[in-house]
Amino acid sequence: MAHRFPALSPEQKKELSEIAQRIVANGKGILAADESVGTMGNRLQRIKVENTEENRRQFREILFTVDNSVNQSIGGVILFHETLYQKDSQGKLFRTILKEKGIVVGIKLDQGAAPLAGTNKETTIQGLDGLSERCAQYKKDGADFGKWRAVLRIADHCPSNLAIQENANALARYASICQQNGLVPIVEPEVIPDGDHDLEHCQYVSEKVLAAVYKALNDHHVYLEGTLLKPNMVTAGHACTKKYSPEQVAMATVTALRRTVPAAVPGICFLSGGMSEEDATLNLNAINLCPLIKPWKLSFSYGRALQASALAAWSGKPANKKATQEAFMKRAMANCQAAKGQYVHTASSGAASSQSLFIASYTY
Ligand SMILES: O=P(O)(O)OC[C@H]1O[C@](O)(COP(=O)(O)O)[C@@H](O)[C@@H]1O
Repeated sequence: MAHRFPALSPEQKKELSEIAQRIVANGKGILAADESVGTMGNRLQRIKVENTEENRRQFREILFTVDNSVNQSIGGVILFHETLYQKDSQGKLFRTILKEKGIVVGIKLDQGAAPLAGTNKETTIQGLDGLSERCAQYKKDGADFGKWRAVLRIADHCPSNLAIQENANALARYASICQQNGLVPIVEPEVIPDGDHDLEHCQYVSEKVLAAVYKALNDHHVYLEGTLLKPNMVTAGHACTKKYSPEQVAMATVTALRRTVPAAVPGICFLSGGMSEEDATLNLNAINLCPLIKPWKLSFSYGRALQASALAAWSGKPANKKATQEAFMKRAMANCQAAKGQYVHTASSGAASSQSLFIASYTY
């Protein structure tokens, strides 16, 4: 039966699919600089810098004013509400600086987790009320894509069917509202790496979660060509004693994605989930070299794995601007190569980039 109530016009579809494709063109990925105030506080605490609006602004100014050639590896930047309206020290809006580099501006739209009563500490994500109005305003203010992170955990009786269905439905409702307002939705169902489960169990759970998400997106008439997926890579739990190679992670990840993510989705941009910077790059590279047919662009949308070395280099001191930008650029370029399966690990990759960035129960 023909679809009698089209959700989007051909023009709207064209705009959405063009935005999505631009973000992941030629090995480009996303800088996730959308840490909420609390999350940014954790990052700044590690380098002993106070979590003030001015310090958050200063660090982000350094990232966004990096050399224009960053646009070869970064196609989009996700901002937090505060950052969308912040300016550099010359008074220029960050969003203008990014757009002038040809980078697509995105905005975090979820508003934090709320407990699902009667479950083993599972959550759903808030932010659907008033979302359409917020999206319309953000579109006017220069954003072209949105992000919504749902959190699923692996434990006793987790993720429950309730958590899977509830989060899938919220992601689909969010995606539909984004598209109605001209924003490409980044759909992020993160299975967090807490636990001692093995790779196979993470694959099983990731498949269940992704299958539910794509069923919900279909139910909500979401136009898949105008979306991007931001999933976890399939990895063993952080406390698992068995270690797996990047090739094993890649095979499990691509297998799970092939079983659940339609080919119409233009790009899959992984989150880094507490992996070290170097592991996040090596795993992405192995994913792109995995000998299975992969109908989507496979790229990155990293927060910690793009910023950890840069934050350490900065340490809150303006004099460290150059070193900070170099550290950020190095990771951006490495991940761009990995998104094309062309990354070569060298001894100069640095000790800092091999440090785990894991934070327990990353569910703020
Ligand atoms: O907890 P918050 O503030 O929503 O932030 C979650 C962070 O997780 C991400 O979704 C993924 O980040 P990582 O790559 O560090 O796992 C980021 O976009 C975001 O900054």
